[in-house]
Amino acid sequence: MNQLFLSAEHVLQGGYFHSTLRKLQEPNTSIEAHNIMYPVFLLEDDNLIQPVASMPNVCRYGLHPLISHLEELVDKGLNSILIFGIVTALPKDASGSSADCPENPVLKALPKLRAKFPNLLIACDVCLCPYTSHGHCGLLTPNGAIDHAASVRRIAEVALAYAKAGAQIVAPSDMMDNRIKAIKDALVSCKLQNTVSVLSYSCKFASAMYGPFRDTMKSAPMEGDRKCYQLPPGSAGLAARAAARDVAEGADFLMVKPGLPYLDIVRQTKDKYPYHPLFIYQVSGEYAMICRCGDSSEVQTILMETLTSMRRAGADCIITYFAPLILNMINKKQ
Ligand SMILES: NCc1[nH]cc(CCC(=O)O)c1CC(=O)O
Ligand SMILES: [Zn+2]
Ligand SMILES: [Zn+2]
Repeated sequence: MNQLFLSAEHVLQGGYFHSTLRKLQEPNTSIEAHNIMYPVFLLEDDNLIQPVASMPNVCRYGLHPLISHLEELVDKGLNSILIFGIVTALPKDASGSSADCPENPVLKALPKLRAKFPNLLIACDVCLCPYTSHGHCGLLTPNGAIDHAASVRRIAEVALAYAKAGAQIVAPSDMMDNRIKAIKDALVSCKLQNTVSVLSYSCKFASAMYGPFRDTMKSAPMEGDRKCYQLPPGSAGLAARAAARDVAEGADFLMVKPGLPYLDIVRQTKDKYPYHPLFIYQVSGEYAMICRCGDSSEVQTILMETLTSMRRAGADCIITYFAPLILNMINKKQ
């Protein structure tokens, strides 16, 4: 007998033949402006603009060209940025003193950016690696190990300086244990706890995908690597414990970084902490890879599918160098 049996209860296609039906089948995966945070590299020289060789269409900006760049994006709906300071003229030393000296580009820019863009949400990356002579994210003991207590004190000091200068989110990416509590305590001591939030890079892995970023920031460690503080890529367990610890210490938001290779960590973190908005960082290496995926229309389709997968895995906000392109795509769709 050659008869084909159609089984009504097994037909799925009846549920997604129309684009509106397909939207209903993809809950919580839409990409809107508030789901995107744009990382920007800020130079000391107010008038300089420099392309980043390893990242097509990404530049490092001094304050004035940054303002022009952001004006256009804010007009297109940009909601939030994450600032990384870069120094070349200011000295790098063992304690990263340029991270919060009065001439630090981030500290100088914050009041101006806040005044210029009153509705833009401004986050600052907090770390010592762009400012230390050894290039590590914390401070070192004389024998080259991480000095835990001194590192946490210093990170909290720098976070507080950015908060006082106008950062609305401080985002420590250093991965020193207990920094979230130290930062929260510092904010409380200056009555800033209700106007500044803490975005913890809680699940940040020791990834090979930070390469283009380290070139850009000139922040690669002079000696050794970051495997004693960034998480081992295979460890879902440490990621769970780090998230739990940061929640207990008062983190407002959690993060998984890099993005695409760690979507299982996004899902486990969201399932465990559904009430903490979860960020995902599509890092520089992911950006460079997607840029090479084909012509501009292929890149856009692949990018959207990738962003959708991040939302589906449980990410609420995606930190991405593609923000300008995404805003164009969102605006065209409407
Ligand atoms: N504090 C270091 C830091 N802050 C942001 C990134 C990576 C961002 C990217 O690759 O886009 C890194 C990684 C690192 O060098 O260890
Ligand atoms: Zn660092
Ligand atoms: Zn950092």
